[in-house]
Amino acid sequence: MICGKLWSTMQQQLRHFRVTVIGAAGGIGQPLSLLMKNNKLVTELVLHDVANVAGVAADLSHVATKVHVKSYTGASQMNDAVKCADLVIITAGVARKPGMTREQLFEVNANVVSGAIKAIAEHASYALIAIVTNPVNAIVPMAAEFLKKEDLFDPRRLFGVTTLDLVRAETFLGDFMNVDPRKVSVPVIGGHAGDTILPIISQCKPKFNDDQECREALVKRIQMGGDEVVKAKEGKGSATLSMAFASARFANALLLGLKGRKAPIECAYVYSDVTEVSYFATPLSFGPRGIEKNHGLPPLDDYEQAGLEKALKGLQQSIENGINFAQCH
Ligand SMILES: NC(=O)c1ccc[n+]([C@@H]2O[C@H](COP(=O)([O-])OP(=O)(O)OC[C@H]3O[C@@H](n4cnc5c(N)ncnc54)[C@H](O)[C@@H]3O)[C@@H](O)[C@H]2O)c1
Ligand SMILES: O=C(O)C[C@H](O)C(=O)O
Repeated sequence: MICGKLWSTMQQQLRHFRVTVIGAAGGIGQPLSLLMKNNKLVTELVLHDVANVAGVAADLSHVATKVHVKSYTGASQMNDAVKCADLVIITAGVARKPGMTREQLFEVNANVVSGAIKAIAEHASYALIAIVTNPVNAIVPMAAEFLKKEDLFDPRRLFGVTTLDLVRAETFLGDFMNVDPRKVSVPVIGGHAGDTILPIISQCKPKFNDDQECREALVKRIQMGGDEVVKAKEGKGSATLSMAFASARFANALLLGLKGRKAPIECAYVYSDVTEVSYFATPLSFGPRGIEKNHGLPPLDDYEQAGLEKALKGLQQSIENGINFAQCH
């Protein structure tokens, strides 16, 4: 006789995952879909876009992995695209041009993401939802409000993807300290825009030993990493390849958790009671139901504490914008 616990562990080990990428024909969507096609935890990869995505699916379907690829196009096929998904990654929406802030994308992207959220609520209510679309700081609270309206909001399952801030912090600190970025670990908490991005360099491993001037320059570069790419692309969009790398890393951690395997701790922007604002990124552990543990604030020194005060003000405003949008629609 197999006991209940052993049986459920075996079931978990055998689980196959259906991952849907919304915005799959886009700058992030395409390379992210390629990385998911190469992920051993994925069995079915579903691509959705308002633009023609059948070509991307045909192309990916020739990649020699066991992942089965499907595609759906347009608003009328959104429901089919998300149906029974275990994980939906939303990359649909408009990207910044030089001189724009992420907040300026809110109106148009809120409409795009709310369409996806309504479909998920109806057809994939147990899915984990990872939102890449900007402005993450406002879009995630908005998405939560739409889910609350359907009585389907589960704070363990909704994520704003901030992994690119971690990836940048690891890269810039690694380069500076002459260490392989893959060996650098540094929490980046708060949100995903300017001052709300808080790299906690006091907790960096290996230890950062340089002076305050160097530390402040690194913090600024991490906070403004997005602008660096937007400027260099000269009007042709924002970070896509590094973001695909980052969101695939985050998705892999979520899938490992779903599978009941040990998943790496990642920071993400989630519903939170860690600070006085209701959404905040901190280090998280994942399990079969999404967030298993929120590790809360890492220790902060005085400089980081001052940064936190500033970040909270910016976040509060964005959270209100997101909630107000959902309440009026
Ligand atoms: N969280 C982060 O760290 C991060 C990093 C980089 C970019 N972003 C954001 O990700 C978003 C996408 O960036 P991108 O460079 O891939 O843009 P993109 O314009 O290259 O691609 C967006 C895709 O979304 C599709 N789309 C638009 N409306 C849709 C809808 N209603 N349903 C389905 N698909 C729809 C478009 O057809 C397009 O293919 C932007 O909002 C950008 O600011 C976030
Ligand atoms: O900067 C942007 O607009 C895209 C993204 O949020 C980034 O950080 O690269």
